[in-house]
Amino acid sequence: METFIGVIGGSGVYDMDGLEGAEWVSIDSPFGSPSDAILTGRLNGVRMAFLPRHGRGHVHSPTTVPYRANIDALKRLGVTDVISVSACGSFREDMAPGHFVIVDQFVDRTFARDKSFFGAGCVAHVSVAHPTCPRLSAACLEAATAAGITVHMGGTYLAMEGPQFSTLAESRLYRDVWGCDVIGMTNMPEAKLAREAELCYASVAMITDYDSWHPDHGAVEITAIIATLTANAGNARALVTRLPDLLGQDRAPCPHGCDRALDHAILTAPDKRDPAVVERLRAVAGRVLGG
Ligand SMILES: CSC[C@H]1O[C@H](OP(=O)(O)O)[C@H](O)[C@@H]1O
Ligand SMILES: Nc1ncnc2[nH]cnc12
Repeated sequence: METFIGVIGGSGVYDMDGLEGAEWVSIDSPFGSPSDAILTGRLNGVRMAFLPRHGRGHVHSPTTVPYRANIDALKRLGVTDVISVSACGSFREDMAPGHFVIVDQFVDRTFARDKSFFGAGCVAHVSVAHPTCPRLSAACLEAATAAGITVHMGGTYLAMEGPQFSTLAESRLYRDVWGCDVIGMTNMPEAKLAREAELCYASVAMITDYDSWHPDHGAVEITAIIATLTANAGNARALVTRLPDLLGQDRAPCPHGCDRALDHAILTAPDKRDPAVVERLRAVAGRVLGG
């Protein structure tokens, strides 16, 4: 199978340069319109797609990002591996602004988003015990290290609904009681949907601030976040552009089973499935739904 890398760019990351044959393509999804058109092309011979999560010009809030349409559109294009690049607050002194963290766990506190492709008419339950792909995450670590970025391997990301930042009490709860490492507003349900769509998913957190718990840093200020983001955009670019060589053009099946997540997940009996729902799931679950 051919590797096809999809990059979802978060706040401050709205474009990707250097793609050969670059073209913005609009993809229709039965789950609605994606955040924007998707930039496609090749980097060192490897197929790449770039989708700005909030849309060019930052038009979507964390709540209104069309997560299902975005993942469905990437799957429709043929993407095999998704890398999320996100701005995050830090709960750890040693994960300082400017550092990158390769996230490997999530606590999902979001509540106002569609969280599954499945539901009435076709019910499925996938495991997200290990929500990120170790193979893809290892490639991100190698790329970050080669680019000279200070990077931490592993970390738990608290996904909050937003758009307001946390209160001090919430920040302390997430840090001191729940033991989370970073905080953001967008990686859930994105990671869950990527798993349902049998896509490998890795999350690269760019630390922009210490949230509100840090006695020496006070409240989160969006201006400071933007300044840190701008200063680190080059690092994000350097990381992403190293991935094609690390992953290669020929893709072996995921050793962790991300690309087979639906093998035993669908519970609805074939004769009880709603044909309209099944049709909507054609890209996400066509491999197991057949037809
Ligand atoms: C710019 S601060 C808040 C905003 O930034 C992050 O977005 P993303 O994960 O897409 O980089 C965070 O989750 C909030 O949505
Ligand atoms: N402190 C923070 N909380 C939530 N999302 C963020 N994105 C960047 N910094 C953040």
